[in-house]
Amino acid sequence: MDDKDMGTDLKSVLITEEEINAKLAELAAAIDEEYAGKDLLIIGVLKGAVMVMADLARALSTPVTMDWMAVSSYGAGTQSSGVVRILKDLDTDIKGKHVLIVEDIIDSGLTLSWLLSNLGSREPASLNVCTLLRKPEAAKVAIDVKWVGFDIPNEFVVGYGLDYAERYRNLRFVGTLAPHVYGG
Ligand SMILES: O=P(O)(O)OC[C@H]1O[C@H](OP(=O)(O)OP(=O)(O)O)[C@H](O)[C@@H]1O
Ligand SMILES: Nc1nc2[nH]cnc2c(=O)[nH]1
Ligand SMILES: [Mg+2]
Repeated sequence: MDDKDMGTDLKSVLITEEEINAKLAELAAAIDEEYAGKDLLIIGVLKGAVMVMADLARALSTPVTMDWMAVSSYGAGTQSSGVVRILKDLDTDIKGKHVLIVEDIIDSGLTLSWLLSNLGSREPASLNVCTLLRKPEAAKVAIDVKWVGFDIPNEFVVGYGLDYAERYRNLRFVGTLAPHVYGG
């Protein structure tokens, strides 16, 4: 799908496909520089980070291995449930490895702060975070995010991996939802 297929469910395009690609190239260059000569394991947080993982991994020159973790902190709507649980753990032991967590979005920061403490306790050689999007709420939580693509306003966004009730993940851009979709 592209922005010609916005239909009536989307209010606006916040970040275009071209802007996403340019930003990922920028982030990849910085990540390549940081991990030059090192083995890097990138960990995607399912399901939202699937698109960022796929495109960021291909933008990198550094050889990487990939693993996935699924955690849950949200219900089917737009509100945080406040509870994080592991739905799928890593397949690999990260002890002694250089690890980069890849996220689509940091909102309350709850998912990430929990992940950082969980993965940190497994004794990786290093642990960093790259997120495509960050909302203002995240600034209130003391989490160290090394690479951020875009700081965005406090609106519910969909597309490029991000869903509303599991829909819209396959949009090539990031957009905001029309209020009628979520009963607003
Ligand atoms: O900073 P927070 O307030 O914790 O929110 C961010 C998290 O919420 C979303 O995932 P979600 O749990 O909705 O699952 P999904 O990735 O499968 O869509 C998003 O992909 C982040 O992982
Ligand atoms: N789809 C989506 N998931 C989120 N999780 C936390 N914030 C958001 C958001 O704005 N959109
Ligand atoms: Mg997610």
